[in-house]
Amino acid sequence: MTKPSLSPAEQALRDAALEYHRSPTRGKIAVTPTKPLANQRDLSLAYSPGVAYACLAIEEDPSLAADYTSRANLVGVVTNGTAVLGLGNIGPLAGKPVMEGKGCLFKKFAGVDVFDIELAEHDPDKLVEIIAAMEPTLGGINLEDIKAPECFYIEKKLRERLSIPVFHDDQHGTAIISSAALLNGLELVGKKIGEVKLAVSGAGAAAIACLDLMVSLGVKTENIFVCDSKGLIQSERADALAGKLDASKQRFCQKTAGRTLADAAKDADVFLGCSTAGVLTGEMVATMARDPIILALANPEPEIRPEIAKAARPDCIIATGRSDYPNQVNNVLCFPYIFRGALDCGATKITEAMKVACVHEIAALAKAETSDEVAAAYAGKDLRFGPDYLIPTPFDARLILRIAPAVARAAAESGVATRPIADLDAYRVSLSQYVYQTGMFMRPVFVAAKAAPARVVYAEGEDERVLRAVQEVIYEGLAKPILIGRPAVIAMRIERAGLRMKAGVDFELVNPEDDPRFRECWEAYHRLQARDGVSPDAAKAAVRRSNTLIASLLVKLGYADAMLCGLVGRFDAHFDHISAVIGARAGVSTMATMNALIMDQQTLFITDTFVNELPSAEELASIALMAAEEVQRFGLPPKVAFLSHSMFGSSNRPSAKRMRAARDLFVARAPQIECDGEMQGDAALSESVRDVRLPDSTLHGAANVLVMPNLDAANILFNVLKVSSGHNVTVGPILLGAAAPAHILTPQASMRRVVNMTALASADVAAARATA
Ligand SMILES: NC(=O)C1=CN([C@@H]2O[C@H](COP(=O)(O)OP(=O)(O)OC[C@H]3O[C@@H](n4cnc5c(N)ncnc54)[C@H](OP(=O)(O)O)[C@@H]3O)[C@@H](O)[C@H]2O)C=CC1
Ligand SMILES: CC(=O)C(=O)O
Ligand SMILES: [Mg+2]
Repeated sequence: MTKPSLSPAEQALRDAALEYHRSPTRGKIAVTPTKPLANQRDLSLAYSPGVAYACLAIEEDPSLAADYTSRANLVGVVTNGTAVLGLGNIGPLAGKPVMEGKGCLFKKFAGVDVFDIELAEHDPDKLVEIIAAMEPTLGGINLEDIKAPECFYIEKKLRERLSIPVFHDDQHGTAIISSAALLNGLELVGKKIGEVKLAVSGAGAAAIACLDLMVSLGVKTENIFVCDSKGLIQSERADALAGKLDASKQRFCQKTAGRTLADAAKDADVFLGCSTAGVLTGEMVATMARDPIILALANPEPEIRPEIAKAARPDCIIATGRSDYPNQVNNVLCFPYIFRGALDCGATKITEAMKVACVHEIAALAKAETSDEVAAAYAGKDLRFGPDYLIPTPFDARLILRIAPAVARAAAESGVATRPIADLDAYRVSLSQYVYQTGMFMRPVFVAAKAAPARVVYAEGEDERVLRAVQEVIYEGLAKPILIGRPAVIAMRIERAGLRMKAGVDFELVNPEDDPRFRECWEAYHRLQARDGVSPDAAKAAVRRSNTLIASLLVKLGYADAMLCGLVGRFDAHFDHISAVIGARAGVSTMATMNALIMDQQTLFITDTFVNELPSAEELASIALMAAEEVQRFGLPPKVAFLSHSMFGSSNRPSAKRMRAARDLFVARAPQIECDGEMQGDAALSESVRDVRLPDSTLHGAANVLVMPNLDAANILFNVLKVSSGHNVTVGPILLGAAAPAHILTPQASMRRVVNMTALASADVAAARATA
């Protein structure tokens, strides 16, 4: 391949890409053990002699390999490097970065483990033998970048021989996504699938599979005109006359006077390109029918750049395989999730029904409201169903939630699921672990909230994150939302975000500039603050100025059950209003905050992250008690550790004594809750570390509530862990001890955090009612 000269932007991309691949570790993927291997005992379980029991169990019942090995979650991404992207036959070694990349995407988007397997073999029969011999290793096979027509034969033979899913992604993944884009595009331009004319460039793996699927969805074969590297495939071409056309091309061979792509493009409604860079020209696009749909999918450089197509025909809708233009038609929208669904139900094949289920889920998702994660990942782009948003974006977290269950259901209906999923709703919930990570953790809270949705008022009702969250809160039935904000602004932002909810129907709207309860609110605030020097005029002004104050007063006056604020401004300012109006609940001397951090291996609750600078032993004990109660809301047994630089009396500094005293007070007040202290951080998380100093510790296993000696320590620990753990999935800050649920979020809070905190507030109301 001749090396094209690179523009400065392309050079910068090349440098960044090479650096990305080289450092800090070489390549993009590694193998990580999932079991501890820390001592002799572990060794004897993991390897000889213990491992023999797993072997014998599988020998007796091979299906147990799904339980005793990682096979059921392991896919082989297999190539021989003959059609790598649009780079062509660059060989298996040069193709390895693509295969490692697929591995990353499988893992990142769907939790599927991958071995990338690059084979130096061209002979189709030998390839079949080699790949088939790997069946014991793998739970599924994703064939990748193997050129046509050999790929059709290889896939067919493997499907016949193997009892695990075999899926040539360039064929079927591409076919699924481009069919979804086609269906949605036709809907937008108001054309019928049975009537449209297709001009196609490419008759390889991707193009042929796209056409086969499109035909099964209603496109008429006689309306399809396909070009390969030799021009239009037609009956008078030498290879056609000599009977040398491969069966895949023969299916689309036309009797026509046309000879070139330009001929095919004339009056075509749709262009499909799965070939190579730049073959479709602006002149050809100009001759297409009204509102042409152009799917130019060659990677990394499409058959035509969108700006050229748009210049020729402003009415066109164009999609490419690239992430730097709208409408990225890329098989990443499908392959992680179709395998997730197939693996989870033990599918022996991927059937047509499973593929069609994917097409419909993907097409439907583009028409659902956009989620916050998507909006954030594509900030500033209008992601509403339309010419520039034909299909969902790869970062749409809902892809897995929709596609995998649809695939599992279709597998069961096709009779290929060896472990059919009985409860698809529960399965859908379990899938959220791959996306939100908080999904499973928040589950009990969501269940409690849904059972008795409370009236939750949002101080920052105009914030787009709040609006998106509220749309989901309504959809999930987690609360009855009350938004504070100017009606015109809220209406405009709802429209802009492409949401469907309506004021007065789905949520209550409180206009801070004109609410009939204004007088009642400022009078109440004046009554509460009269002894703190607040005059009636000052009370009026304060209520006008602060939506957090209005939210607090609505809760206080019984117009709402709970409140959320804090997406803008300083924590302390919000806290002062909540303290003044809602205050601490009876028997609580000081309110406090706790943050939850959800990591791969454990969930930690850290307190007090925002309120008390240097709590006394008494205060620490009461904070710990409130924290432990709240942790139970998540269905977790609290295990409390009082942290210090000191280890069970090893230091007599005041801070060590304070934590020791706090632990004693806590034990006296809540003897039923596991706790210990004062101890260092490692001892809190590791029983073996703790055992060395105190074998009869009253704490077992890892602590999950870390009570820190002061605000700095708590806040610093939380933020350091948040970043260093590589996951910033957090819930909180959770305000403990208020007379009614009131939470102060931080300006960094995502829409998902707002949803979670809404559910928590609602669940807190339900819990308070149950104990009242
Ligand atoms: N966006 C996406 O998600 C995906 C994009 N693709 C892209 O599709 C393209 C094809 O991939 P794949 O099908 O796997 O590869 P194949 O090698 O199987 O097929 C390539 C096809 O392109 C044809 N071709 C080559 N040059 C021309 C030309 N100048 N004019 C017309 N046709 C031409 C070949 O013709 P001939 O038969 O005569 O050799 C062949 O039919 C690649 O660019 C790839 O990156 C693929 C998968 C997914
Ligand atoms: C995306 C892909 O698989 C390809 O271009 O080959
Ligand atoms: Mg590919």
